Amino acid sequence: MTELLNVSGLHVALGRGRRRTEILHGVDLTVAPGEIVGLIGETGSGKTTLARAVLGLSQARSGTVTIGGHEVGGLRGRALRAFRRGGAVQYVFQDPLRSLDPDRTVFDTLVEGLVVRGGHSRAELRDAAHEAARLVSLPLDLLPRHPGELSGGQRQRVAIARAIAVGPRLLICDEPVSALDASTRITILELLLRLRESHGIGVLLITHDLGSLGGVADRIVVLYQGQVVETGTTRDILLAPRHPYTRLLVTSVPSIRDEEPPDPELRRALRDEVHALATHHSAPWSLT
Ligand SMILES: Nc1ncnc2c1ncn2[C@@H]1O[C@H](COP(=O)(O)OP(=O)(O)OP(=O)(O)O)[C@@H](O)[C@H]1O
Repeated sequence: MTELLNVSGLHVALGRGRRRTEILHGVDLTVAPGEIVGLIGETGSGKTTLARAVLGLSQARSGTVTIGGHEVGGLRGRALRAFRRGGAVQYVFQDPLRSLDPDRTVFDTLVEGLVVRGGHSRAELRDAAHEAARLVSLPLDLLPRHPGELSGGQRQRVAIARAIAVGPRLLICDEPVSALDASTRITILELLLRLRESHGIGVLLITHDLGSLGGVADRIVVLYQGQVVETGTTRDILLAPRHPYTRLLVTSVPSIRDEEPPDPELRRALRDEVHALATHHSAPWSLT
């Protein structure tokens, strides 16, 4: 299948002067059209840095990022602005309260991408807002409200609908459900599944909660200290993890069927193994 997103050998360094540190060490990752890829990694592993590089916001030291075959890593100035205005990649944040303008109604939020592009009549904007709301099962009577008057789940629906309204090919969702309660989480994840079916959108689903990827992601990419240490189908990663870090993650996923809590001895042994591998960083220790 032709890749939608192709990240190849990506090295990214952040910080200035002597504090400049390499955060991503040769990351490879692909997302095909209509595919949901989970990107999992602990805090500070480089997930957001990777997402920013895909959006053209972090410059690569080396390596490439292509979307639909077009290189985005080297875009600057006007070309970068045109790429971002084009809307091929949209970003959905963990906390929609911070990403949604509190003074903007839901209606205005849903059509803001179209307004920026210009050339749409009032009737076209109304139809687009209704279509976007319908797509995410948002009642139309919420359109005149402001984000502060919505529930967390409704706000996340607005954020996703706003992203979809500009016709993206790739949606990057950064911890989209971690601030939500369990049942709302499920409805938002089901929404992503529906959107990839109906629109063929590729989704990069960033999380540090492996449990939320089961039943949603087609594949999982495991990031540890800026390196991809394992990639596989969701089933393989959950049922037969190979890398010690992935095995540690899997033993941390609570299951309602578990009668016994995770074995502390096993977790300690895996943690020791991960630390031993990490301290020999130059050794080829990834299992991709
Ligand atoms: N502007 C910056 N300058 C220097 N270092 C940075 C900068 N931004 C992030 N970092 C460092 O890069 C590393 C990766 O950060 P990043 O935000 O990508 O991690 P993450 O996996 O998204 O973490 P989290 O799950 O907590 O959001 C961290 O060690 C962080 O301190």
